Amino acid sequence: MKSYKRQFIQFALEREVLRFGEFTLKSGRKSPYFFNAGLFNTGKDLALLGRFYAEALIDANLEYDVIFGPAYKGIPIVSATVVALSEHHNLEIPYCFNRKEAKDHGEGGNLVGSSIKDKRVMLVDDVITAGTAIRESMQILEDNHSKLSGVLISLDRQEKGRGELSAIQEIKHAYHCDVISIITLTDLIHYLEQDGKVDELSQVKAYRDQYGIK
Ligand SMILES: O=P(O)(O)OC[C@H]1O[C@H](OP(=O)(O)OP(=O)(O)O)[C@H](O)[C@@H]1O
Ligand SMILES: O=C(O)c1cc(=O)[nH]c(=O)[nH]1
Repeated sequence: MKSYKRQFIQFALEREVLRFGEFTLKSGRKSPYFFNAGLFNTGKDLALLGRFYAEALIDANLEYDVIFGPAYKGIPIVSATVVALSEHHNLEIPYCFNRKEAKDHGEGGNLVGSSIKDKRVMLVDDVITAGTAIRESMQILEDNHSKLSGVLISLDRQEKGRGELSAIQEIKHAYHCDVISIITLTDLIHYLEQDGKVDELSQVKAYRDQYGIK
């Protein structure tokens, strides 16, 4: 496993963003682990998170005009990412996020920040499980005639979406774009193996047997 992946897992465990237990997912699945990006909740955490995202974007070398972070957890992620791109990579990238409920006064609408109309859009979020959230975002992009350049997330849970493919594989096929992640479930399993975390490992593996992609 590459060292930045191990660093990211340690960072997430220290901040209790990554936890083991019993969690109900948006999809209704009961998972023995959960990634709650909302617990990257200090300036220092966000600055570091932004650097991980910015570096992953630079490595991926994709072309895009604007970065979009879906509400809610995508909002601090996109903010931290563009700050890190500016401060550490000298890149000034516009960003945008949505409101979950449209605003009917003032500037109105459901998008905040830069326009995504007719633009190539890079989407950032925390996790993709069954792909519901990302499909909601795709509707926003389609309404704005935007083209999805790629998706960057913290954790690819490598779970089946609506069929046998993972939600990420479905997105790649449907939108012809790259989906990249800082870590995957496979990385997490390697980490647990290397650190001898036997109980967590057996539960995570059992969950993978039930919902993981083959
Ligand atoms: O792939 P999915 O099955 O959709 O699950 C993953 C999504 O679920 C969570 O968001 P949620 O919609 O709970 O919103 P939040 O960002 O407001 O917490 C998470 O932040 C992902 O966006
Ligand atoms: O599938 C989800 O709802 C989900 C999984 C996860 O690990 N983290 C999260 O915020 N949501």
